[in-house]
Amino acid sequence: MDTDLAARIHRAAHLTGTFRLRSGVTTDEYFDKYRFESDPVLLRDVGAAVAALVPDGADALAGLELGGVPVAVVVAQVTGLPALFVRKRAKEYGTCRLAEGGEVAGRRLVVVEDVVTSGGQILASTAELRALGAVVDTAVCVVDRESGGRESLAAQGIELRAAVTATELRATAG
Ligand SMILES: O=P(O)(O)OC[C@H]1O[C@H](OP(=O)(O)OP(=O)(O)O)[C@H](O)[C@@H]1O
Ligand SMILES: O=C(O)c1cc(=O)[nH]c(=O)[nH]1
Repeated sequence: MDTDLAARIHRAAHLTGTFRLRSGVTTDEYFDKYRFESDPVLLRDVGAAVAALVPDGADALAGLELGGVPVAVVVAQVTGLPALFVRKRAKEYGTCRLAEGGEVAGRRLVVVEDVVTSGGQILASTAELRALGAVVDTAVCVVDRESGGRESLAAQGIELRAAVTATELRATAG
């Protein structure tokens, strides 16, 4: 873990207040990924840290709408792997695709996510990608909130690799 990068992420993105999370849980702490994704220098460094987690043998990245997409784009730039952009729901017109940018069937995809809490979004998207014929066994993310996501993903055969944990981010605040 890069302590300086963790401090920069914490400074940019750590919010306090009352927040309802995707999982339905209410918390007093939030990591606003858009705050580190909208800073071009920080996003590049975050992307480089996530790129270092991508396993050998991947055919493509699968960035999850919305916050996973900017990270996936930078990881694609660093690794040279193509990126797919995975919607929460397939479009209902035009190409009607769930995953934009390329084929899914028969490819080994690495899921790219911003923040992981329960792992619910990765589980849902992975199930859809697998149903379309993808092989998915690894997900990479910027922040692991250490709220059961790693365990839930492991139970479905997905290894979670995170650039930083919430504990590491909090530690930078002193
Ligand atoms: O691990 P989980 O419990 O699933 O929670 C984490 C998910 O929730 C947030 O997404 P959000 O729904 O806010 O979507 P966005 O990226 O479209 O803003 C976050 O970006 C992850 O996708
Ligand atoms: O679980 C979530 O919904 C969530 C947590 C968090 O810290 N940041 C975020 O963007 N989403």
